[in-house]
Amino acid sequence: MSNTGRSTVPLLAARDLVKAHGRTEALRGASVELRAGEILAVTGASGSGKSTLLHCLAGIVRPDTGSVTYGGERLDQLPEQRLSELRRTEFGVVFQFGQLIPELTALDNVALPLLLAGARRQEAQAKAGEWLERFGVRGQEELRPGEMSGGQAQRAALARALVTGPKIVFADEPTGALDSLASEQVMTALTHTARESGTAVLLITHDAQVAAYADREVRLADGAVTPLEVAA
Ligand SMILES: Nc1ncnc2c1ncn2[C@@H]1O[C@H](COP(=O)(O)OP(=O)(O)OP(=O)(O)O)[C@@H](O)[C@H]1O
Repeated sequence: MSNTGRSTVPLLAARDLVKAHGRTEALRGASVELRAGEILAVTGASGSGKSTLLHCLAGIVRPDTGSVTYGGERLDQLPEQRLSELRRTEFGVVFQFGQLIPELTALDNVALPLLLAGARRQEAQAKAGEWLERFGVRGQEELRPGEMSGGQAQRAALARALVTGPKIVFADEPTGALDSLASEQVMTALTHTARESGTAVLLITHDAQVAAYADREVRLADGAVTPLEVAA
């Protein structure tokens, strides 16, 4: 491990994760660590278990065996209520197709996590506007996701993932549906903002150009992390 001055105590650590979907063993003993503020790319072939790993790390799915530790808490053993509180307050997620709510404007989509956290409408909308601006989605606040380009919608989805000031953003192929220019804009916005706010990012991608934005890369093959893991 290199001595970069960054804390070496992992913020999130998975050990020996095993997870089957029916008869398919998606994870077969995967271990990975994410440090505070670090941008980690998880790469691997289609079907190697990347999304399943992300779901286990984000507390969306429980592993069959193995452990996931976040800030001293065993995520895999937490009651559902505490897990959903953590997901709401400390984690942000963004998927390949953004998953913005189609009926809401960009502004209301980004304001939503703040409203769920108890913010007043006016305050939530003002903050959402600032975050859309940070992600270069200017003048499109009142558009619905279907009226935006794929890149704009993804940047709005990133603003929504980051607006609550999470410790970790989980991004599953966030550029998977974009052309290379939009992809570059999304990755620049994500990595710039994450570095600025000290947010760690777990980034799943099959694209080497996207993985190059990360501080470090690990590769999944057949449900396990290969020894490629070295500090950048
Ligand atoms: N809900 C599910 N039900 C059944 N099998 C599943 C389910 N989710 C994943 N799998 C299987 O588990 C294995 C790992 O899937 P996973 O989506 O984690 O891989 P991945 O590396 O993210 O793939 P991709 O890059 O294609 O998205 C695959 O064989 C997949 O078909």
